[in-house]
Amino acid sequence: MIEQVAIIGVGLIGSSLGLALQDVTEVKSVVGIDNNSRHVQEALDIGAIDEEATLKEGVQEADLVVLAVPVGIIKDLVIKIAPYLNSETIITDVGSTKLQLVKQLEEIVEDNTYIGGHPMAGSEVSGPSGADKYLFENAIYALTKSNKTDEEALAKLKNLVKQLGAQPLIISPQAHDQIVGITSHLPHVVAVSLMEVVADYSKESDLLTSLIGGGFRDTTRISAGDPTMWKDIFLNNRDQVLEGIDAFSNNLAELRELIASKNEVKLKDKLAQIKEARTKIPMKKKGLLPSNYELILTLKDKPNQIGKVATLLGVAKINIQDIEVLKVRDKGGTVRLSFNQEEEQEKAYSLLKEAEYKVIKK
Ligand SMILES: NC(=O)c1ccc[n+]([C@@H]2O[C@H](COP(=O)([O-])OP(=O)(O)OC[C@H]3O[C@@H](n4cnc5c(N)ncnc54)[C@H](O)[C@@H]3O)[C@@H](O)[C@H]2O)c1
Ligand SMILES: O=C(O)C(=O)C[C@]1(C(=O)O)C=C[C@@H](O)C=C1
Repeated sequence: MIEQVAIIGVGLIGSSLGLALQDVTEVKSVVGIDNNSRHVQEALDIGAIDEEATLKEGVQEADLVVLAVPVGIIKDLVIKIAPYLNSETIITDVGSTKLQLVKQLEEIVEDNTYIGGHPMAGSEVSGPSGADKYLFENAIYALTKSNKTDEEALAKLKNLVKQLGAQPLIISPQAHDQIVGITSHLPHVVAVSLMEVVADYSKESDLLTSLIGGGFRDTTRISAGDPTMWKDIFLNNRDQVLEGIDAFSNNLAELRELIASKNEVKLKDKLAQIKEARTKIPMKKKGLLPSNYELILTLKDKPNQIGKVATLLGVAKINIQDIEVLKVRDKGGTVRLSFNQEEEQEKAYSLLKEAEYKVIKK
């Protein structure tokens, strides 16, 4: 049984985990350790942890120790806590890369069980202020398996992950890093690079920011992520990230060539192929893509417009899973509504159309 949990690093992921653990019946207490006292206080205030602890106290009593700090400092912290661990304690982390960590940590904590973890859910916000109790709901949660993995500990952790509402995915550290190198780390590289190009152009023209639209927002949101966290991820999964950048650069060069040579047929073919590939990616799993069933709604610039929509759908017992105001223009607003189920999306669409809202399905 996992009754006592110690979370080292009560930032976005650590505090989200702490909040979610409050609803897991077998867990009786969650203590938090962080070198940022403001974060500790915030985590206490939002109820993500029951109490603060020192590294020594926290891990001595714990059945499970979760490291939720940037990847680059996990190893040193595990070296620090190793002398205090009791032999039954399971150690895990939530770091975004796995291969190097699993190799290093399995050696450091020989007498204990280390299982690498990575919830495929997060955001560009850091610290406990961005914590979300439901962050892991339906998210894929990778747990690593190597030839040293203790099956009993893995089963315990898998069970806990399920109780968080997430979907455990048992995977080798190698396969994990190869995949997220392409699905998570490369998109971040691209977003950063794109953002830099736009930022450079915006120095030359004030008008640039007036003409910025949804495409920019969709493709660059993640570039606002924490620099330390992403520096560590890129360096820890260096080979995969470099491979991704090379593939991306080649692809970009091909696209450039089709545009430069005005090759209408091939350009359109390529765009059609990519459109099809994008449509085929399953959107339902949070871990794969965070959008579920969505409607994009344009509202007038008047008070209580969102309230009216929420009431209309609420009366019809349609649960809005998420609302996001897309900052596309100053006056009026475009709002993205997400639903968990297709039927809810359909029903909401019909109701909003009937009420003469400007609405499109995504
Ligand atoms: N943000 C995401 O989208 C996301 C998603 C999945 C996994 N991850 C991984 O989760 C981990 C944490 O990311 P986050 O987004 O929660 O970052 P965060 O910056 O919000 O939180 C990190 C916390 O660790 C604390 N910390 C730093 N050094 C410390 C030390 N030496 N001792 C104790 N505490 C220390 C910080 O004060 C902070 O509270 C990273 O390894 C990241 O790769 C992040
Ligand atoms: O949605 C986001 O903000 C994220 O970038 C989260 C995201 C990702 O999906 O790539 C980023 C890194 C983490 O390791 C896991 C999740």
